[in-house]
Amino acid sequence: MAHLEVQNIVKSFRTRSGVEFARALDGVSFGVEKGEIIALIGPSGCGKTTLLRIIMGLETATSGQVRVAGRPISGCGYDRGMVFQHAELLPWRNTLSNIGYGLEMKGVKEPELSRAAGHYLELVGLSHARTRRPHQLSGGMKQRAGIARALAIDPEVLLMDEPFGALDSQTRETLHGELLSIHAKTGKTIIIVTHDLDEAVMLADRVVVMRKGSIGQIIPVELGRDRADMRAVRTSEEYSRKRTMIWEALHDSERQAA
Ligand SMILES: Nc1ncnc2c1ncn2[C@@H]1O[C@H](COP(=O)(O)OP(=O)(O)OP(=O)(O)O)[C@@H](O)[C@H]1O
Repeated sequence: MAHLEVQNIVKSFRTRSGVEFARALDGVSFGVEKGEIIALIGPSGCGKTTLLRIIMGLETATSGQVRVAGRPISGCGYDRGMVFQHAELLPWRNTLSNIGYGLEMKGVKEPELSRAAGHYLELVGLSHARTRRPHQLSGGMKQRAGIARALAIDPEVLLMDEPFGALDSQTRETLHGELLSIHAKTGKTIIIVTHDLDEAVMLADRVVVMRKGSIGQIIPVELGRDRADMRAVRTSEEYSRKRTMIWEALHDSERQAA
């Protein structure tokens, strides 16, 4: 059994009287191995965020099941951490204390709290911004803090909903490199929702291309895990081959949706 199992997930949004007005997911199944990075890509409205929120436990599936390390989930849990498009840091807390927020919720006390938060602060390269408030951080720094906050609870699975979507392309590329290096250090299992083809190919071991409410194709990216030389990766044959395949799968999904 895979580390994360998504089993036949159906999600209908209903009115209070029970009438279905939107079927966001129509029987989605896939497994993610421990330490794997999966990119979820697909046309707008195909159900990516809904699926991620169900895996996180923020949304309940109409039917189907999600299992992490063999255990069925029920609601949110510390086995899963989430990074949002906007880091949603608490404005009155400094960077260290924002990163420590989940640990505090988990019941971790001082001095372990500051030690662990400090470790993740360093991991994402924010030691110099330890005492700054969110309004004193750039967009990229806020996302780094959001990633550190999610990692600090030491989840089995890291879920990322367009984490770099609001950043300029240069910052985005820098953070791709940083995420790859964090992954090399922590070996976390990651699912990342993205609209960006290059992001999907650069980061993922497999790209799940969704079509409306279901999975269209799952495309493996055989670039190995050492992608530190991003220029070499981008100019490789495998990169351009897989980019084209995903582009075609996306266009199929869009045609089907239309
Ligand atoms: N709370 C909700 N109530 C009703 N319908 C919803 C709700 N959330 C999502 N939907 C519907 O479910 C479908 C999937 O939405 P979702 O946000 O998961 O798509 P997405 O693929 O993440 O889209 P995008 O790429 O634009 O962010 C859409 O038709 C959307 O309108």
